Amino acid sequence: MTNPGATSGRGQGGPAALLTVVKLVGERQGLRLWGPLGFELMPGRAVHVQGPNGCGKTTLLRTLAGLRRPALGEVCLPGPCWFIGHATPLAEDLGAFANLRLWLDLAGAAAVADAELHGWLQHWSLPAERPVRQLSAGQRRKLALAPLTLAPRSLWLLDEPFDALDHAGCAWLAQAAAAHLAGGGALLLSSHQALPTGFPPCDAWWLGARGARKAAPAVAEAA
Ligand SMILES: Nc1ncnc2c1ncn2[C@@H]1O[C@H](COP(=O)(O)OP(=O)(O)OP(=O)(O)O)[C@@H](O)[C@H]1O
Repeated sequence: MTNPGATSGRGQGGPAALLTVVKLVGERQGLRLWGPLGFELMPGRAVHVQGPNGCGKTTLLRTLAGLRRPALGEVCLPGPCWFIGHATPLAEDLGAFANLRLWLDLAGAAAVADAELHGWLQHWSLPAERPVRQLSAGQRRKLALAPLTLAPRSLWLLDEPFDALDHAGCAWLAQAAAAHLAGGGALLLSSHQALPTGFPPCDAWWLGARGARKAAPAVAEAA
């Protein structure tokens, strides 16, 4: 990584890419949103995808996570990733603990002890049993982000992860991201907001109809 325009052609022997994208094109209803994109995301690297409403950031992240078929091109994920969308589906009548337990079990992380889940909920003062439909937007966001550190995976795909998150939550995510990258992980996130203080440096990409390029200030794009 991180040339958003082309793959590197990296040879054997170096660290393996955690995400490889080849000639990827995203469309909605026959109209091109972005692409063709080609890049490799290497361990320790982070990308911040930016662009105006509707340019296709969510579509890109969902495509990278394998939740949406690309119009053209290929995505290669050598291992499982965490995709945390901005509209995280929760079992609304279940409590936070039951949601987390279910989520981790389905994701193959049944070995994570109940005590760790309770520890997480207590850390954020989240009620374990109350139906999650009664939680605030920020509480739901903290719940959605829990698997990142409870059951680590080497690639994080985060769609607007700072939405509704308070200062303490943003600081936690910054610290968790720094540790993740230092440990050889990688991440790609979308956000309209500036990254919070302490968040590790990211390559900034601007997503648009001609593909992706290093981000210019939003005002320059709009002009
Ligand atoms: N299920 C859908 N069916 C048809 N079109 C869709 C669907 N979901 C999104 N779109 C369209 O695809 C385009 C890209 O949407 P997407 O959600 O990927 O954009 P975004 O960059 O994430 O936007 P935002 O910044 O508002 O979150 C938009 O024009 C949107 O209207």
